[in-house]
Amino acid sequence: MSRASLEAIRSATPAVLPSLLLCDFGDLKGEVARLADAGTKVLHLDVMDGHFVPNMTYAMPIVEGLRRHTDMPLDVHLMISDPLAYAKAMVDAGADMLTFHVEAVKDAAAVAQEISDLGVNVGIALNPETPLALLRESLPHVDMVLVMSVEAGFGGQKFNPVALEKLQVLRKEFPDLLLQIDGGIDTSTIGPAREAGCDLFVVGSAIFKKDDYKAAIAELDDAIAKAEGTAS
Ligand SMILES: O=C(CO)[C@@H](O)[C@H](O)COP(=O)(O)O
Ligand SMILES: [Co+2]
Repeated sequence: MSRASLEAIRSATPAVLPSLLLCDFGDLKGEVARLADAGTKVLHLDVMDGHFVPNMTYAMPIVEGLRRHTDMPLDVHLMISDPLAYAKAMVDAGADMLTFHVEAVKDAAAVAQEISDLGVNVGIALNPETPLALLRESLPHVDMVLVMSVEAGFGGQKFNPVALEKLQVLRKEFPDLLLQIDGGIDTSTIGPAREAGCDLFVVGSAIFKKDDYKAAIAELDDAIAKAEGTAS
């Protein structure tokens, strides 16, 4: 799917993207089916290497396994020190969007262009402490900016409102840029993020800590609609 999936992602906005960090990995197929039934349009996959962040998750085999079980675009959040070393393998495994961290690389614009040349959509992520200025040069080379509202590495952390200021600045300057937020998103933080101009909302705990994913996602969608003034 890769490149073509950007339109699928855009047309799903505003969208809640479940983060599979906190799902039941003993029943991955069932989890994906439950999320699809709950109306999920895009999946967010957190790849951590135990080096760029002090946590480890999974890599290409899980992406490839998911690819065989769903047509949903796979949005892969690379929290790894050397994104270029694994970018092609991730594309081959079936990733549709590869997002790397600006803090991990020396020349973000060049990394973004190299990833884009692989025929996949590219996102660039920045942690709460990282200034927007650091990613300016790379913006012409990316399809999406991921504004972290927690320090990358773990689910279940508290939302940092500094992300809202960054979203507002980016939305004002780049009306067409796809904007994503990740970390501590729940029914109380998703509305302010939408008001700040965000398109894609990554959610871990506020879905996977609930028994009923459909109800959890519906509540998040309602909060977005309220923020837009379109709630019924
Ligand atoms: O990238 C990350 C964490 O580094 C995320 O995608 C989290 O998995 C989101 O989890 P919650 O903050 O919603 O619990
Ligand atoms: Co993430």
